[in-house]
Amino acid sequence: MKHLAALNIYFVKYKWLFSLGLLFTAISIVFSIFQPVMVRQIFDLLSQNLDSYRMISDTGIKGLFRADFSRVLAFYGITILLSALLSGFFMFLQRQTLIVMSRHIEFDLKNDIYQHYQVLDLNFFKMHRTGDLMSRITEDVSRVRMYVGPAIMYSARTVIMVVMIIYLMVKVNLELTLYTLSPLPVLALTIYFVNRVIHRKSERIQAQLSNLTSIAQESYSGIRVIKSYVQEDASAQHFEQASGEYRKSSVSLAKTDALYQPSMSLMIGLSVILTIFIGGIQVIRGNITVGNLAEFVIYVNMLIFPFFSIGWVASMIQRAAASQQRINEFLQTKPDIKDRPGAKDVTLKGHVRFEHVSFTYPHTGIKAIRDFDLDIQPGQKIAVIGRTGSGKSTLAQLLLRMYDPQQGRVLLDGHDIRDLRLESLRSQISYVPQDVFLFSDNITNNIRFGAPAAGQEAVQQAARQASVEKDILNFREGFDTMIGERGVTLSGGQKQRISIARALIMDPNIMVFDDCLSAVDARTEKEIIGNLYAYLKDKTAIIITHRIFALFEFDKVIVVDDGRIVETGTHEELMSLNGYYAELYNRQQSGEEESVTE
Ligand SMILES: Nc1ncnc2c1ncn2[C@@H]1O[C@H](COP(=O)(O)OP(=O)(O)OP(=O)(O)O)[C@@H](O)[C@H]1O
Repeated sequence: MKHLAALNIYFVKYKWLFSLGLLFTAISIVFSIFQPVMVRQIFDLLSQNLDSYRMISDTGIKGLFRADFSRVLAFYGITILLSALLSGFFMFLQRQTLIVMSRHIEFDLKNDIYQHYQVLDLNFFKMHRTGDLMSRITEDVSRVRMYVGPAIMYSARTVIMVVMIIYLMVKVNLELTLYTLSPLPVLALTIYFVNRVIHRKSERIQAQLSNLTSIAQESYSGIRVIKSYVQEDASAQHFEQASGEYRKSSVSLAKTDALYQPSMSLMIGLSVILTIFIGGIQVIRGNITVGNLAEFVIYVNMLIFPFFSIGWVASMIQRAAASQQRINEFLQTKPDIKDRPGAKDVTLKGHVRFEHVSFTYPHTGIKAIRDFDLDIQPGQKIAVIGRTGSGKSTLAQLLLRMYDPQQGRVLLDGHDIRDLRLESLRSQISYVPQDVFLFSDNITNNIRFGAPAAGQEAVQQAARQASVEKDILNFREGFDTMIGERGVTLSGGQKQRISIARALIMDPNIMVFDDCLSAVDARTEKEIIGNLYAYLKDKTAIIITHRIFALFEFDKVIVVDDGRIVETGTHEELMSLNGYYAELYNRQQSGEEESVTE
């Protein structure tokens, strides 16, 4: 329960809706309680006057009596109708305030979690599965919403109604009240336990359903592989097996569900029988009137739902507390990478320095960078070459301060990057990642992602420089073409070039290209390199690559192995060293000539 205390700030924020909701709930209950009181009065009036009516022999007086009586009955009838209408109206207002409040809180909570996700560092995302992140912002928030909305609403109704009705009942007869109420706690407990079982089973069904969905989804997207390996039958069998488990759980849930209604009816019936039986005895003894008995039967019926909701609300609150605990766990996670107090905004010229940097990935313990020392002067173009897994991409991650090194410093224009504001640092470095990510949006918006204010002309120019403009113009809708599941499917090379265009449009002084031409053919690669050469003129550029671009005159080529610099120099110097670089170059020259850009 203590986890739910985190939601109190939202109750304070929506205190007006909350207080009004409670007020409307109370008013609605007062009007609904009015009805059994009216019924009691009618019954009492009837039973008190029926004998006198029977004794009157004069038909004229009898007629007058009847007319009078009809008027009184009509008055009561209209009063009951009016109070039912008013009770309903205030119940409507109660939902308009409390349930509306819960939707506002759901909205705020989702946004707060989403915003918190944005400030958390990469390490956090590596340590949690995407599905987990998604379920906390969707399913967990929905369960919490059930607490701040329906659970609060039904609890308020239950408390107010039970207090008012029990007060009225005790006023009439304590003994009858105790007998009448005795089955209700059993009802609440039964509902609570049945609900827990239902919840457990529903959870299992939910998990099986999502498993079923992923199997179906995977086989649709992998249909080409399934067909080419003639695995249709095996795939169908796999689905049938998962589907069978889902059916088994669903049938089991239906059986438990079937218990629900009868157990409720049993308890209701028991309470009514007890009321009539014990109440009848009390009427005979003259302790209560017939009207009281009628009133009691209505009270019992009115109390059934509140007692029923105790069990239901209790399990709802339990689930919400567990969900809020999971949400709090995330909300209380503080990013390791954040602005230091006094972090500065500095306009960077592009002097990059790795000063004896060593870095180990915190969650895996992999030592990716070892005593790495490199100085890149503003405007220099550096190639970083090395085997796969040698630590090249990690250097880019450190430069962008996705991680902080355990030893050494990364300096930009002489400032330790930990002293710069993160936003200022990252907005002055354009980074083209190895694994391209494009949003489900049109091409224009994907390109101007890093520079939202850029005009169409700038978007087209960036696309031209990344040699993808022609491809885009060939699409029917040109730059407005949608990308993603419902849009056009781009080739790997086209995606890479759009990702390059996105980096170029930012136009900062420092650029990092992380093996971003791997899916581009040699001719296009040559064209892009040519464009980049002019574009990068005064910029500092770090180009991480597997392949040697002999056409590009790098100021320095760094060969990295196992997180260390093993060779460094210009193309000529490295060739004369006759080491890894020369070997790679010769191999590309002979065997894979098409991949060497010259
Ligand atoms: N996010 C990460 N978490 C944990 N370990 C990582 C992470 N990223 C990379 N590594 C590990 O760090 C080492 C260096 O990886 P890195 O991606 O920097 O190499 P790379 O030279 O860029 O490789 P490639 O050319 O294949 O992209 C590898 O052993 C890799 O498994």
